[in-house]
Amino acid sequence: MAAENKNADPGAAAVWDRDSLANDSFQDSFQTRVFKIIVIGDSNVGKTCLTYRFCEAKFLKNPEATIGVDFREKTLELDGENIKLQIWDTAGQERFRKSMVEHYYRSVHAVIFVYDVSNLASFESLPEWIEECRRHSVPLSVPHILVGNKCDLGRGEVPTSLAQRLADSYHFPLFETSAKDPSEKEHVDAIFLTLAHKLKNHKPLRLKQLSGSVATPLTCEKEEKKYSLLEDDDDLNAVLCEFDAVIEDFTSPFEKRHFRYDEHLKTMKRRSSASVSDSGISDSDSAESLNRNSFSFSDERLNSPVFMPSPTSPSVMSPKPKLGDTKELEDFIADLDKTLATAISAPIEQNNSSAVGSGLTHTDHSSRGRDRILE
Ligand SMILES: Nc1nc2c(ncn2[C@@H]2O[C@H](COP(=O)(O)OP(=O)(O)OP(=O)(O)O)[C@@H](O)[C@H]2O)c(=O)[nH]1
Repeated sequence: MAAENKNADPGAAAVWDRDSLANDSFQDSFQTRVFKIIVIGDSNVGKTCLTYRFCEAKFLKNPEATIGVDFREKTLELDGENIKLQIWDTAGQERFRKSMVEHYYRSVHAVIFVYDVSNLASFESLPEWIEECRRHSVPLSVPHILVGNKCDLGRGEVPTSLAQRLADSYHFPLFETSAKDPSEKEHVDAIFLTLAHKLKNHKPLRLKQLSGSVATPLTCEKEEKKYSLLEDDDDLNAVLCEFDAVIEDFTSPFEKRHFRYDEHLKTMKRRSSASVSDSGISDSDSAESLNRNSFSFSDERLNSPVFMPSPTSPSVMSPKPKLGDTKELEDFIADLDKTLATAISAPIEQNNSSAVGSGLTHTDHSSRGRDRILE
């Protein structure tokens, strides 16, 4: 069914967009935001068929049980912006999940819980799936939706009213559909498009999302009231926004950068002391999150006007920054200033030939293909 890629590192998913620089144009890569959506639920509920229906516009006949995870991607243009949905179709069978589970939930931007409307047990399992999400620290503020699949078989086992009650109790939107019924194709598309629209209105996610509890809220009003995550994490969010802004700028094409790093640093300093201690995220978690995204400031130097490391350059391996560690950013900016000063006299060709991404953790995922990860 899918190409096997035993060496693939699913944790590297968050850097695909940058890795794809090798294949795509500079501009396109940075203009497409990538969102990771996981699809979870019992085995046999139709997770693979639903994602296939959306990505390939067909019903997949005779799907095999998913082992580990299947990836599919679909790029949409919404209001003139490219949004890439990276859909992780996860295995429902416990024996095919094993240690993959950690990877499923890492840096996730949205979660789709699927049950089978003709199978009550699959519906009754939902609280366990939701609990698993919680255990893996998926922020409540990322969009979660419930999808009842196989409506073509009738809703005898799980009436809409029952499903709606559960959905309401979690404040998740509910969709009922069928991956099989061709007349439901547009409905399946609409489910993913709804998510895409919500995700699109996010600020760029990278670090914020990786931190595990400070994603921009995409929830309905009720949900925000219930959890008010953002209010609690406001300072932390502000700090991460500054990180985000610096990185965003530093990863844009040279001529488009604004280089206002000092301003970001000042705001960060103002907010960071209040935020990190209250965040509930330990430094080590945060540092790990940063590592997960394979981001380091040293990597970013690859994009600097004059820094051209060899693939084995030790600086590519230099220490990762920790959340809220303004000293890291300070050093980085000081370093950057020096680099920029040098750049003024550097030949312009060097600016254009910087090997962005070449030192990043690289996995040979095809952004067009579909890889299956096996343990
Ligand atoms: N009638 C009907 N059958 C469906 C529908 N969607 C999927 N199926 C069937 O349900 C079975 C399981 O589908 P999958 O998509 O492989 O289920 P899954 O949830 O991905 O299963 P795992 O990979 O084991 O987790 C297959 O026989 C599909 O043909 C649907 O909308 N209607």
